[in-house]
Amino acid sequence: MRRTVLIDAPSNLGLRPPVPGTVPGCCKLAGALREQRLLERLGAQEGGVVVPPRYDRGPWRDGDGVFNAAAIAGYTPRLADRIEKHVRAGDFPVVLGGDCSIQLGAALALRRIGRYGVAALDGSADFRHPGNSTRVGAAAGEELALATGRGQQDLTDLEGLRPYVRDEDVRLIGIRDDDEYRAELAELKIPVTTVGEVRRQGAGEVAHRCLASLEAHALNGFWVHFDADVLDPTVMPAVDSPDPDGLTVEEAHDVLRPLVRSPRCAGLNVTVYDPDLDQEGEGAVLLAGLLESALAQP
Ligand SMILES: NC(=[NH2+])NCCC[C@H](N)C(=O)O
Repeated sequence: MRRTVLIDAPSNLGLRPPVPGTVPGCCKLAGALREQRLLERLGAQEGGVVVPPRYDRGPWRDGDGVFNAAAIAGYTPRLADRIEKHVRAGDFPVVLGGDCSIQLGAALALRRIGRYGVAALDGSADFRHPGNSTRVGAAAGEELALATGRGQQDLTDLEGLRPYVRDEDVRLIGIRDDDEYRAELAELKIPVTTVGEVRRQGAGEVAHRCLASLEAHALNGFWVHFDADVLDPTVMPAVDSPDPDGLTVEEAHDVLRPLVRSPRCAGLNVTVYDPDLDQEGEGAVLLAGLLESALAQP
C-alpha cells in the first residue's frame, strides 16, 4: 500500500485581496485542517511545508497580466520538487493549499515524470486567459488555462515544459451549469460534467466514467484537484467566490472517493477554503471529514 504524505502549500499568491490592504486567508487552510488532526486521521506521513514567498502585488494594475507572477513562477518549481520526490518514491501526496495556483506545482511535477491527466472538482473552470478576457490577473481563476499552456510564458512554460497538461487529459467536474467558459471548453473538447449533469447521471457513475476514460488513455496516471468551492455555499461558504448550486457533501464524496482510490491516481490537492471567512471553523471540520472518508481504507 502507498504511503499517504501530507504536504502544506500555503500560498495565497493567486487571489485578489479580499478587502483592500489585506491578503487572502486561504493560506491558513493547511493549518486549519491539521488542527483537525488530519495527519493522524489519514494515517499520513509528514511531508512538510513548502513555504511560499510574500504576497506583494507591488504596482500591479489591470492589464499587467497575472499578479504575483514572479513569485508564483519561483514557487511552482519548489512545490513541484517536493511533489515529484514523493510521486517517484511511490507515495500518495495530499497537498493542502493555498489557492488554486498551487495546482501548477503538481502539474509541473507530473509533467517532469510523464503524461498525466487532471480531474478537477471545481466550482469554476478557472480558464480565464488572454484569449478570452482582458481581466487576467488572479492565477487562481486561471490555473487550468495556464496548465494547458494558455497565457504568459513565465507561468505556462516553466522548464520549457509547456503544456503541463494536454486539453484531452483534463476532466472538469462540478462547475456550475452557467459557467462562463462552457462554450469554449466544449469547442476545445475538454470534457466537463456540470453539477446538473452530476445530479442526472449520479455521482458514482460520473466518477466511474471519468476513471474509465482516464485509465483508457495513454497516461501514466492522473492528479485530483479539489477546490472547496465545488461544494454548495450553504455548506461551504468560506471561499473567495461562493457560487450557488454546487455539489452536496455526499455528491462530492461519491465523486472523490473512487478517483483517489484508483491506483492510477498520483495525488490530490485541496484549495481555497479560507478560515478567515469561517468564524466557527465549520469548514475545516467538514473538509477534514470529507477527506478522511474519501481516503480511508475500506
Ligand atoms: N476559487 C477560485 N478558483 N477562485 C478564483 C476566482 C478568481 C476570481 N474570479 C478573480 O479573478 O479574482
